[in-house]
Amino acid sequence: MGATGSIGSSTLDVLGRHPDRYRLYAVTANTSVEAMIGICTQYEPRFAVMADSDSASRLQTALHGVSDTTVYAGIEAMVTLCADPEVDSVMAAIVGFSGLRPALAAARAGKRLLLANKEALVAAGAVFMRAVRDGGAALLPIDSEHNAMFQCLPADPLARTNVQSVEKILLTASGGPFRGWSREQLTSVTPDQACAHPNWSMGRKISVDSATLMNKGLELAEACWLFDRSPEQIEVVVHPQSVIHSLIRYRDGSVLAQLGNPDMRTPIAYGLSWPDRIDAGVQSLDLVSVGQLDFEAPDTSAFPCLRLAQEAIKVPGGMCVLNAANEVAVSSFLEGGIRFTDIDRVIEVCLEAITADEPDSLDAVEVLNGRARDAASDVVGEMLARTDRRAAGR
Ligand SMILES: NC(=O)C1=CN([C@@H]2O[C@H](COP(=O)(O)OP(=O)(O)OC[C@H]3O[C@@H](n4cnc5c(N)ncnc54)[C@H](OP(=O)(O)O)[C@@H]3O)[C@@H](O)[C@H]2O)C=CC1
Ligand SMILES: CC(=O)[C@@H](O)[C@H](O)COP(=O)(O)O
Ligand SMILES: [Mn+2]
Repeated sequence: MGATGSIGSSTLDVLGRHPDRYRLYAVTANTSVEAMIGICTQYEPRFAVMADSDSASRLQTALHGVSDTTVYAGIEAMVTLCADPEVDSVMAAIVGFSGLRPALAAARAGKRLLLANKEALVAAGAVFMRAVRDGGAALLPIDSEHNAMFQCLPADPLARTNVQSVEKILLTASGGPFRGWSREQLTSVTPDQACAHPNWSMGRKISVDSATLMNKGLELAEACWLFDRSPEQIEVVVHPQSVIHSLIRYRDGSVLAQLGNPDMRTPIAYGLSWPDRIDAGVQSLDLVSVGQLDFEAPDTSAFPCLRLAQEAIKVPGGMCVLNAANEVAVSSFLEGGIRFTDIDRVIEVCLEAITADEPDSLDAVEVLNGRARDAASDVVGEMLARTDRRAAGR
């Protein structure tokens, strides 16, 4: 799912290195028809799905006589393919809440679920984890930090969630492109500056999340759900080199870390091959050329999004609201609408305005997501109208 994106491309790269081991059954995208023509021609999957029917018919026409791939349209087709009995593993790499239903379908169908799409787990929390349990799915974190935690925690599932032996999970953060900047400096940053991550090449939405530190807020919730921890058991540490991908501090004083060059093909290959390990095409880590590993505390005054997540995680439905408001705010920022420093303001207003019960079904999650998106769109609209009035001198 999300084959044309950054995680999608890295996944295809790893698969392409092991044609003897993996067969690509289906690929999906939103509207990137050109990229899908290339993928279908090169990998010949049985099925391809585009989010809308116009993109799907353009893809099917382009593939005529070139590839035997059958093309479908719409989220329902993605959901169906995620549960297809022919499928062993699903890479959930659609960005944002839109990826929730396909990921849940894979969980309910008991697949090996490779989870990159953190927003799905953060928004649906208990509903998502129940689907994994009831479906008997193997949930493997692809997000680099959670993949590192998974690698450093005990292999036995019961021991992994046992709080007796683990004192703290240390969640590393690069600090993003604006680490060390003041709030004042942040007011005028552009989308391209925000997307220029110092270490990782990623899609634009997650890149902005890294720049605001919201990515760490989402990852905090993600770690709580994946490893059955409370937020207090997880500490965020800024590590600008992104060489250590996270650490587990055990009660006996041992700290285990997973290190590697910042390349998502490592966690992707691990997720695909676990419990084996396969070649991922990643350059070996050369510690001498890295030279130095630094650490510092996160600056939640200049970057309030992490603090907002730490608060929202304690409120019923809070992370669903926070995630929805963040998606709306980031999308406006990327389109040249609100300012970078307005992103956390939109989220804060929505968190204050919306009270809810913890959603206990997919329907309830979707309703709460919709309410929060509507509220965030209103706040963004008011901000843009105020900016227009100021520009017009009124
Ligand atoms: N990139 C990274 O290194 C990391 C990413 N992640 C997570 O992985 C997920 C994907 O990130 P990334 O690959 O960077 O994102 P990209 O923006 O690069 O790719 C997103 C993919 O999702 C598809 N898509 C977007 N909207 C929809 C929709 N409404 N319906 C169906 N498909 C859709 C896009 O298709 P199209 O091309 O047609 O728009 C594209 O294939 C995110 O949740 C992110 O947080 C986690 C850790 C690291
Ligand atoms: C590659 C990956 O997992 C991203 O989520 C990455 O962690 C972003 O980096 P920061 O959020 O730490 O800047
Ligand atoms: Mn991450």
